[in-house]
Amino acid sequence: MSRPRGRRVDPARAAALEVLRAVRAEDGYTNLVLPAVLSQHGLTGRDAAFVTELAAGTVRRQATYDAVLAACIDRPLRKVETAVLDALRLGTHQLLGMRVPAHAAISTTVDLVRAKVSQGAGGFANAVLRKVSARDLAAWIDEVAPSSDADAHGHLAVAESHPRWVVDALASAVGEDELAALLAADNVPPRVTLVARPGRATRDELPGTPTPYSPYGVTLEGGDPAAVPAVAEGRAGVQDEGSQLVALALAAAPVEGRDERWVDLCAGPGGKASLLAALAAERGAALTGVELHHHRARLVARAASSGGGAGFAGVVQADATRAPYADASADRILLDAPCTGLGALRRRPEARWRRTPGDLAELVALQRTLLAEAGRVLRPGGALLYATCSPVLAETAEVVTAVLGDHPELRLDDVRPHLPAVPDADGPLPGSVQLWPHRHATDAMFLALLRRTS
Ligand SMILES: C[S@@+](CC[C@H](N)C(=O)[O-])C[C@H]1O[C@@H](n2cnc3c(N)ncnc32)[C@H](O)[C@@H]1O
Repeated sequence: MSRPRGRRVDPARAAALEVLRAVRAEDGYTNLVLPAVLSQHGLTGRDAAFVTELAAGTVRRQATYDAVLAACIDRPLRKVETAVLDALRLGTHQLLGMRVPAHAAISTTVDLVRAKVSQGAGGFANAVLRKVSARDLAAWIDEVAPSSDADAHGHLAVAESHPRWVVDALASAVGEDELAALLAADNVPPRVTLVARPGRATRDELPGTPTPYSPYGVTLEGGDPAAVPAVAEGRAGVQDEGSQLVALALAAAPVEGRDERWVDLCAGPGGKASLLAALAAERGAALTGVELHHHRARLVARAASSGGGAGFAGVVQADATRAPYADASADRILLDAPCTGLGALRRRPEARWRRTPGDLAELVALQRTLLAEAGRVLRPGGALLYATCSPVLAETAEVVTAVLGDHPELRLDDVRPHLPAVPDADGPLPGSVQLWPHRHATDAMFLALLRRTS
């Protein structure tokens, strides 16, 4: 295929290529880089939606596409110039994952490579993408993935584009029968869910469909959530239904006696703290948000002030492994611990490629220290909710079991009665809850309720 020099590059593809570069080379987050690049290129509406699918879908499906590209290129992918490889991944996503006609997917990628890299690289891209276009996605997966019979997890790692260690870890949590459904759900970007903060907004004033489990949520069909007046005024916010349920479960758990001092020990950026504070305000209690990192503590403070401050006692920048509270001083505690986030892969396209088994080991040590410290601050008769947006057993059941083993004054309680509307959510420990994207259309939040006996 020969192309005239200087042919116009499609702005949507150029924008998507910029997003891939920033995510790869600058450790950017797809969801943060995208709005900036879209606005630089003046792309809105359908064009913006196309770039979003192009970039986020390519990042998400990278393992599948790299396996296909490796079969079409006669040298290792690491020897392909990175800008060319990014463009080839974009072209492959258009060919195998979007309904872009082959001639358009190939010619626009070739133009992009010629404009951004070199004429010669354009010829290479053309030859590779012609090979990619010879099969559809299912046929390519048959060709390049290990067979399911010989290596079930290896097959899913390629077919559903997850790192092998993540497939193994998720399999231990969800079981083999539902593993493929879970991994497939991770590849579907979720609809935006809003929360109407109680006492400040009602969900009747929000657009969208009521969520099935949280009485405060709605799911939007599309559109910009920031354009919803209650969101712009801080009376409502964007929040996954699973996160809403975490806050609601803690608020619903009965406590004996005083119920005034609520603490969120890992509060940034403040989503659950905002919902908890609204619930606290309704019953004369107040929540303090604790957060280690300055910029995240500021986000919590901003969330508190945009809601008028009701229900917030304050925001403290501190290390919750040495929480600035006396023993047995808090009535309700949320410990929404830093975790791998492997339960929220739907909304973070690059997260699965960034996490390592080494991160998991570090996080587990931190989670255990934080939970033991939360147990120290909890008063007998109060309620402590441990939550993660990861279903990985090392971060959920194993952390709770280890801390209970070291602290006989703590015991596990049943959190399920406080989430009565949620079916099929039994967690890995008696009385714990595990939500799932493929079952509940939420992030895979884990919840365990702890009590202190003395
Ligand atoms: C899972 S996020 C919390 C999300 C938050 N609950 C929400 O709904 O918006 C965990 C938070 O813990 C913070 N964190 C990490 N280590 C901490 C520590 N030692 N003390 C306090 N906060 C910490 C992280 O910066 C992060 O903001």
